[in-house]
Amino acid sequence: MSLVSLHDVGFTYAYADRPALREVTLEIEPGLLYGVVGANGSGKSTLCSVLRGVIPHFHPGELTGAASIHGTDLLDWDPGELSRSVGYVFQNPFTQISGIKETVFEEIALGLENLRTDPAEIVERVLEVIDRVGIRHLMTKNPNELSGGQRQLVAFAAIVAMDADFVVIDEPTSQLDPETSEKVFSIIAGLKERGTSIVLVEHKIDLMAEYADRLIVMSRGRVLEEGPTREVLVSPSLDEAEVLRPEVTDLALALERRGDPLPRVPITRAEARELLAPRLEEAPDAHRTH
Ligand SMILES: Nc1ncnc2c1ncn2[C@@H]1O[C@H](COP(=O)(O)OP(=O)(O)OP(=O)(O)O)[C@@H](O)[C@H]1O
Repeated sequence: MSLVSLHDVGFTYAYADRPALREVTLEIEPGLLYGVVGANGSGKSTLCSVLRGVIPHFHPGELTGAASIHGTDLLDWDPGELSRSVGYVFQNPFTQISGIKETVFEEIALGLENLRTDPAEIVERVLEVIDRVGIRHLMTKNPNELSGGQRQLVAFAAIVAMDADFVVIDEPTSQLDPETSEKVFSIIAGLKERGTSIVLVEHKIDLMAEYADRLIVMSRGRVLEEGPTREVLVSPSLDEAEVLRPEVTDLALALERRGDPLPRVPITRAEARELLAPRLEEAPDAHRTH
């Protein structure tokens, strides 16, 4: 059974003059990492809110079509129950911190406390996640005194600590440097390996290319395409959605148009290096002898 099933779903926020989502039909299958890409305002966060079940429970508006999570209609879910089974990282670093806890440690423990996890287990899990995310130095700091990027890491750690089987993560790295972004992605990949299903909104297309199994392309509230990452990255729907491809993919497509294609179109740098290596070896170095 699909984890989430959406059929012809539309959503219009209260007082908005047009829908934020239109005619969205989508199946989210368990055990995969789905990347959501699209321009600003294309509906990615709204889709996340539907997938997580906070629409229509917490955001007023009109939901149309049929949406079910774990086989139960969205409208029949008790919001509390749903938040226990779906973890979520908000993109806004200033709202994703509860504001009620005095230390980073307590902030990360908050979700587990709400789940009434045994206190000894909370300590063990929070410490383990703090080390995995690399924020031990922040442990006793006040969350309200952190930088945007540090808050983002703390919110991410709180989700990882909850160990939900389905996680929706909305722009976890927007304020992080490349190295820390890479680390967050490798932790997300680790969650997937442990069986967590993940929907991830992210603008860093190179990281999406490397880690996502499937991509969902959004434009003006619609899902233009959903499919395996490799297929979607060469599809015209990305142009229509105004989403940039990885540079290596763009270059390979340009070579193809010139009639000089690589054996296949790379989507990561590592793959591009591998595909280009034979050409570089063959390249005449005669110019050096002159
Ligand atoms: N709480 C809200 N009330 C009214 N309209 C909203 C609300 N949140 C989003 N919208 C509108 O819904 C549309 C989709 O917004 P959404 O935040 O889902 O897009 P997004 O793709 O996540 O954008 P971004 O990349 O900028 O985060 C936009 O037109 C936005 O203005």
